[in-house]
Amino acid sequence: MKTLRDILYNVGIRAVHGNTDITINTLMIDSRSIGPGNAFIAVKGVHTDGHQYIDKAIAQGAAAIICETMPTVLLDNVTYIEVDNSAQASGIMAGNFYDNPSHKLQLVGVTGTNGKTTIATILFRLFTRLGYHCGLLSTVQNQIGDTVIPSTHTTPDPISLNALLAKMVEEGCLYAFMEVSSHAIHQQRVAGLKFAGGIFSNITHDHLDYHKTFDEYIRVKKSFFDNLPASAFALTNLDDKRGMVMLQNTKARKATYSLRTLADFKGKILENNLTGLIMQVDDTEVHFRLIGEFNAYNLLAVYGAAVLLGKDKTSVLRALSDIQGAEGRFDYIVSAHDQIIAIVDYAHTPDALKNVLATIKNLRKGHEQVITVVGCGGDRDTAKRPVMAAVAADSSDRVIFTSDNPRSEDPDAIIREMEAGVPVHQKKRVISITDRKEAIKTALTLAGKEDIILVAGKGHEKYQEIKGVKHPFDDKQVLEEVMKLLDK
Ligand SMILES: CC(=O)N[C@H]1[C@@H](OP(=O)(O)OP(=O)(O)OC[C@H]2O[C@@H](n3ccc(=O)[nH]c3=O)[C@H](O)[C@@H]2O)O[C@H](CO)[C@@H](O)[C@@H]1O[C@H](C)C(=O)N[C@@H](C)C(=O)N[C@H](CCC(=O)O)C(=O)O
Ligand SMILES: Nc1ncnc2c1ncn2[C@@H]1O[C@H](COP(=O)(O)OP(=O)(O)OP(=O)(O)O)[C@@H](O)[C@H]1O
Ligand SMILES: N[C@H](CCC[C@H](N)C(=O)O)C(=O)O
Ligand SMILES: [Mg+2]
Repeated sequence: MKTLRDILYNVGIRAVHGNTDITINTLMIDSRSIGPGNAFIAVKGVHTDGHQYIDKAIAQGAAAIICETMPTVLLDNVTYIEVDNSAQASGIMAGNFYDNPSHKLQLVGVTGTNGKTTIATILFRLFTRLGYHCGLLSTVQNQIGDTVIPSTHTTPDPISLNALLAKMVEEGCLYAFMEVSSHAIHQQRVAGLKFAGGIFSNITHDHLDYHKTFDEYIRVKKSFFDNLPASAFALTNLDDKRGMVMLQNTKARKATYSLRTLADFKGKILENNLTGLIMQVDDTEVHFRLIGEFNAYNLLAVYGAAVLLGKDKTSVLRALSDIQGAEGRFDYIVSAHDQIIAIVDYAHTPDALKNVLATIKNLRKGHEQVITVVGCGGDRDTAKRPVMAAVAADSSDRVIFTSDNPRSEDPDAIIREMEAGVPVHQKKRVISITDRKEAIKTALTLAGKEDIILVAGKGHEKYQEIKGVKHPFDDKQVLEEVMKLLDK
């Protein structure tokens, strides 16, 4: 419990009406969950404006209202705080409410279109292996030591986020690694957090439904680095066209990693196959379990961050060499009879799909067919649909377009948008099967000895969301079931 006064530090306040020496038991951004003694922060969202629910919040017992515009009628038994920016205030107030846990941890944020989960998860596993108690906030799951807490977002809302960080502090964590999505930066979910470091992986086409233009998407990502403190490090991928732009205005200590040019952390791929990567990192040759060039980048980012956090290079590389990738990222099984390699991967952007298929191409001995099963999510960036389809068709022998999470959209309509991206001369290699399980079954039926199947887009996800209903679905489990059924 805190008084309202205690949690207003650093908030850009415009006006106060009422007593700030009142006790606040919880902060809330959703009126539907308000109870007596809560403070309700009215945030303008994408679909609606939290200011519309102020009366409802008060009726449910809210003791304080934080808003950008004061309601016309102000009640005597409620305290109203008018702020410059409610979303930002929610982050700062959440930090204050939970005694600013990010100041008590070494918190590292990872941003970029692809690789966030992989980098954050490997950092968590590395630091755990080095003997530290750590926290993780990621798309797949949140973790405090061995305890797994399900995750609903890549980056949670600021109140849940600070509550999770506070729990990490309470449980003795020294380090926390988190993904920072572009939505989170734009919606100020990370406002008020103190980062010890920020990592940029890459930026390619995604989320243009939300950010509208690629320039705006870049600007949002860059603002994360602009806001890092001078005490933090800012580590960037020098091989990404926008790598240096990200660090242009940062106050943080700048550092770079690269596979292609001189950088603070320099790597070179010596071998890349299904058993893993052999790389030269700085002057050391290291074997890693992770597969593919894109993971060479992720490994370099992790290595660089660990060194910037003061860890010894040799111990870091030794520990890193035995670490597995995140669930559903180039996760493969081999069928018992025909040795079909079936890969489940979370590639849900054109660039990720291109990279995974390029990695698969490198793994081919020659004669194997590559069969790709892929769909695109509904209620998300529509522009990426024909592009992902073109990438899949171009780099596979056979392609099956299917549903990802159609959400509120018509799955067949999404598939039609994908089909439109395939050039005429490649149409013959494509079929469309709306039902994802049937699509996977067809891929396995088509596959001969040692062929490679890629099931892309859903990775670790355990559900398929169709018309607002989440149906249990697990790509890897379906592959295993169907392999047995078909006696492959
Ligand atoms: C598009 C988007 O990011 N939406 C997020 C946003 O919701 P919103 O803007 O739609 O909110 P809204 O419905 O307009 O409501 C505005 C405000 O009024 C409040 N409200 C609303 C109704 C009501 O009755 N009472 C009430 O108080 C809401 O709690 C909210 O504070 O703020 C909510 C609270 O933080 C988030 O849960 C929600 O995530 C939705 C569910 C979502 O799907 N987000 C995805 C796109 C997302 O964030 N993805 C990124 C990863 C992307 C990636 O990099 O791949 C992530 O970090 O997970
Ligand atoms: N460094 C990378 N560069 C390009 N592609 C990558 C990289 N790392 C992973 N990928 C590809 O992107 C997919 C998603 O990886 P990951 O889950 O680590 O990214 P993410 O940034 O967390 O994604 P999300 O935005 O959904 O949280 C992987 O399954 C793989 O296909
Ligand atoms: N974090 C991403 C995940 C996309 C995963 C894909 N399976 C889909 O549902 O579109 C998003 O919310 O856009
Ligand atoms: Mg992620």
